[in-house]
Amino acid sequence: MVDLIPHGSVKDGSSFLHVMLTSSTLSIEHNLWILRINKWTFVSLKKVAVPFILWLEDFSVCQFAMIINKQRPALQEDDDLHCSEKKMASESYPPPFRSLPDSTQAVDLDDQVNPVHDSEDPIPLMDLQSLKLGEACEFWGIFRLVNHGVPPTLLTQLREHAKMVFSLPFESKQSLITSPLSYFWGTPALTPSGEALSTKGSSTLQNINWVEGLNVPLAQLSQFQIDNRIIASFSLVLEEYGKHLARLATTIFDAMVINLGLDPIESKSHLSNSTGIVRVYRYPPHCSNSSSASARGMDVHTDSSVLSILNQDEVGGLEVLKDNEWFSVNPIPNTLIVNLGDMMQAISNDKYKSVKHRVKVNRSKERISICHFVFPGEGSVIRSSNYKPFTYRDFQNEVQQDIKSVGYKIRGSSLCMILPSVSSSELEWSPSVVVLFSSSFGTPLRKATKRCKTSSLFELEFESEEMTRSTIRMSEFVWGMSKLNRLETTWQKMKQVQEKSYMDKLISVSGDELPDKGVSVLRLPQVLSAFPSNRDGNSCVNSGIRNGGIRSFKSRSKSTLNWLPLDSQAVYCPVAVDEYLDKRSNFIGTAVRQHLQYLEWKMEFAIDKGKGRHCSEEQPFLIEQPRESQHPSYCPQRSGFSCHNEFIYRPEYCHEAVVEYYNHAVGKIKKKKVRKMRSKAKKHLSAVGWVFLYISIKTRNLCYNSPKGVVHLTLQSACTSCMDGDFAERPAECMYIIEEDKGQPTRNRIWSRLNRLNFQGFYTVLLERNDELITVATVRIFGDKVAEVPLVATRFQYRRLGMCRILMDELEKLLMELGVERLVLPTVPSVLNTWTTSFGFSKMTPSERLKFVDYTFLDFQGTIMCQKLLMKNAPPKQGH
Ligand SMILES: O=C(O)CCC(=O)C(=O)O
Ligand SMILES: [Fe+2]
Repeated sequence: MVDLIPHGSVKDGSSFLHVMLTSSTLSIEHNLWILRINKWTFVSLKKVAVPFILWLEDFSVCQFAMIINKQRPALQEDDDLHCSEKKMASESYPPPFRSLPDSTQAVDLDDQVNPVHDSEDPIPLMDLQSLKLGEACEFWGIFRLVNHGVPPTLLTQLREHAKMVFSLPFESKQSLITSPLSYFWGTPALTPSGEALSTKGSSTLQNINWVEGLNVPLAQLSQFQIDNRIIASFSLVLEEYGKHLARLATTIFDAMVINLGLDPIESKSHLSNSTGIVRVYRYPPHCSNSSSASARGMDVHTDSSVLSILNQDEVGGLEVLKDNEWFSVNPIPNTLIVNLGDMMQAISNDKYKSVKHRVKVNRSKERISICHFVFPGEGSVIRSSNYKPFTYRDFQNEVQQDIKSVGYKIRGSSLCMILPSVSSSELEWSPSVVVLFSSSFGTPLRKATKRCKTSSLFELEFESEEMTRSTIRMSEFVWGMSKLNRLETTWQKMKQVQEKSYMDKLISVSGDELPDKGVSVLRLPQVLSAFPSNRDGNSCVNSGIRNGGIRSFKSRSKSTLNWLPLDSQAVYCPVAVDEYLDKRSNFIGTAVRQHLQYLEWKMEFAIDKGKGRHCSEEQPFLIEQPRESQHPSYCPQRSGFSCHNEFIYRPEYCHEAVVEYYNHAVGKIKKKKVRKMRSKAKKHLSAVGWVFLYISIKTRNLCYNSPKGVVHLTLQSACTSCMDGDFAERPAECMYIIEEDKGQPTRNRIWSRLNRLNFQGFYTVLLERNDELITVATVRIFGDKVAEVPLVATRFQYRRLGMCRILMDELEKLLMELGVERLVLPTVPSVLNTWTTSFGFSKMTPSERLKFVDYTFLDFQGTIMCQKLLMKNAPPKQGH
C-alpha cells in the first residue's frame, strides 16, 4: 500500500521543515527515528536536528527529517525501537559477535577472581599546560589529560562518525574499507599493512578479542581518494583529529625528554608524528558465560608505541595494572587518556613504565574508543644502557614474529629488547636455581644456566647453533613463561621435555609479571623466594599523584590591604573572557578567573574588602593573550594574518544564533539581545570551522576566516556568508533551521533567504506492510512540469528486496495520473548505475539542468541529477 501524506495537512499550527543534512555525525540507527517521524510519531526537533545521513547502497544518499512539534513516542514504542536498533546493530557485527545473550543472566566470573578497583578514579590527572610527569610515568605509565585543547565537539563527532561507520553491514565494512584504511575484528594484532592475523581460519572463538576496528595510518589519509561518502567524511574528521593529537604527542614527549634529562636533539627522532596511527574500535556487548568466559574486548598487553592517546566514550571498560592490582580507567567527558608504550620505556631506560592494560566488554552496551599511537621515526636508533641499540623496525619485526607464532605480541621476546648492552663479563654470575624451557624466544631455549647476583639477568643456553648463549632479563623470562602457558601444545611439549629431564623445575612468579592471571602456572614459592624482591627493577610505593596545572602565586601587593593568592582551577576558556567583555560587567565569573589562571595571571584577593584583582606580568588588565602554542593545528595557512593573532572560541553548535544574528543585521531583532547573540554566533562559527584572528590585539577587533579561507571583517558578513554560502563552503551540518519553542507551536519560520532552502511542498510517500514501514521517499511536485524525489530510504532489513522499486513504481504511476511530465532525483556516483539501468533514469546534461534553473531542486554536493520522463507512458488523463 502506498500512502501519500501531504505535509500541509498538519493543521495544528505546528511548523514543519524538511531538513537536508549532508553531514554524517549520527549513526545509522537514527534511520529509525526518521521512519518513526514519518509514521507520525513525531519527535521534537532537538532529537533530530543533529545532522544525520542515511547511506543506502541500493539507491542514493538520502538525508531527511521532518520536524513537527509533537509528543515523544510512547515508551512501549521506545522499547520496540531499542530492540530493532539492537537487531540492526547485531547485523553490522562480525558473525561470531551476533548472538547477544540476555544480559541479566550474565555473571562475570572474571570479576570474582580478579577484582577491579573502580569506585574512584585513581588515574593521575595531568594538565597539558603544566605537565608534572614524574610519578605518573614512573609508577603508573598512564595518566588522564585535561586542558588538551581538542574541541569537545571534535571528540564526540569522531565517536559518532565511528559509530556510523561501524553500523554499516559487516560485509560492506569488509568491502568498503580499503587502503589506506583497513578493517579488522577479533584481534587488535595486525600486520604492518594493517591486516588482522589471528581470526582468519580460526575455528575456535575461545581466544578471540571481542572487538572490531579500523586501522588508519594518518599520514596516508590525504593521499588517497576515498569513494564511500561515509568513510570519506570520517577520514576528514580523522585528519583534523590527527593534527590535534600530533600536537599533544609532541608536547607530552618533549616534556618527558626534559623530565628524563635526555638530550632534546638526540631524542627528536624518537617520536615522529608521521608514524601516527589511529585505531578506531567498537566493542560489541558481550556477556561472559561458561563457554566464553575468556572473551575480552582486548587482552592484557602493553602498547608498542612511544605514546598512545585514547578518546573513549561513556561506556568504560579499560583497565590498567598497577602494583598487581587492576584499576578501571573511568570515562570522564572531554578528557583523554595517555599511556606510555614499550618504546617510551626503552627510551627512558626503564625509568618510565609501559603500562599493562586490557579492555573488558560491557554486558549490554557497545563501546567506542579511538586510540592514537605514535612511534619513533624510521631508522631512529634507541640507545640506553639496559638495551642493545635497536630501531622500532627491529622491534616490530620481533613482534610480528610473535604474532605469527602465537597470535599476539610478547614484548619480552623481542630479542633486540632483551639483550642487554652490558657485557656478561662485567656481571657477577652465580649458578641459576632454575632451568626452563621455552620455544618462545624464536629459538629453543635449553636452560638458564646462571643468574646474575647483581641484577635480574639470567644467562641462557639455547639449542640453536647460531645462538647458543644469551642473557635475559627477569621480566622477559617471565613473559616467555607466560607465552608458554598460553600455548596448549607447548604445554604438552613441555611436559614431554620435562619427562626427558630437559628441565629441572618450572618456576612461576607473582601474577603481576604475567600478562593474564588466568593462565595456569606451576607455582614454586620456594624458588621464587630465592629471587631478589626488585626483580624487575619496578618495585615502588603507591603514589598518590597530585593534580597538575594549578599554579599558586605569592602576593606581590604593595598596598596596605592583605592580598592573598587566589588558588582557582586553571581551565582554558577564552570565551569566558569574551563573554565578560561583551557583557561589560564588573563581575568576573569563575570561568574568567579559571581562564586567567590558565594564562598564568596573578590572582589575588583581599579578605577585608572582599575584593579581587587580577593582573598578568606583561598585559594590562584582562586583555586576552592569544597563545600560539595551544592550538597549532588551528593555525590556518589560509589567511594573510599570522597565527599568533588567533583567537580561539570554544566551539558550540547553535545554528539558530547565526540566523538570529543575521536577522539582527537586517534589522529584525532588538538591540539589547544582540550582545548575547554575537557571542553565540561566534561560537557556532567556531564549531563549523571558522577561525578568528585579531586584526589588532589592542582594539580587540577580529576578522573572521571561513573554512575555505575567505576573510570577513564583520560578524554580520561572516554570518551571512555562513548561511548563504555554497554547500561546498559551508560545513554540511550548517542548516539554518529553528527549533520550535518549547511546547508552543510557533510561526512557521523559514530561515533562509535562499530559494533552494525552501522546504515547503514536500510529501512523504510510505511503503508499509502490516503497519510496518518499509521504504519512504520524499517528493515535491512542481506543477505538471516536473517532480523531484530527493530522498529515498529503505529500512535495513528490507534492502535488496525490490522494495524501493515497488514504491517508485507506485509513485511514478501516481505522478503520471497527476500529469507530471518528468521526475528528477540526485544520486551519488556509486549508485548512478542502479538508477540508470534498473530504474530507467538518465543523467541530466548541463543544458537539461539549465532548463530547470528556476526550480529549486534539492541537490547535494557530490550528487548527480538524474531524470526520467514519465508522460511518454502516461495513461490517458482522467477528469478531476
Ligand atoms: O580501547 C581501549 O580502550 C584501549 C585500546 C588499546 O589498548 C589499544 O589499542 O592498544
Ligand atoms: Fe593498548
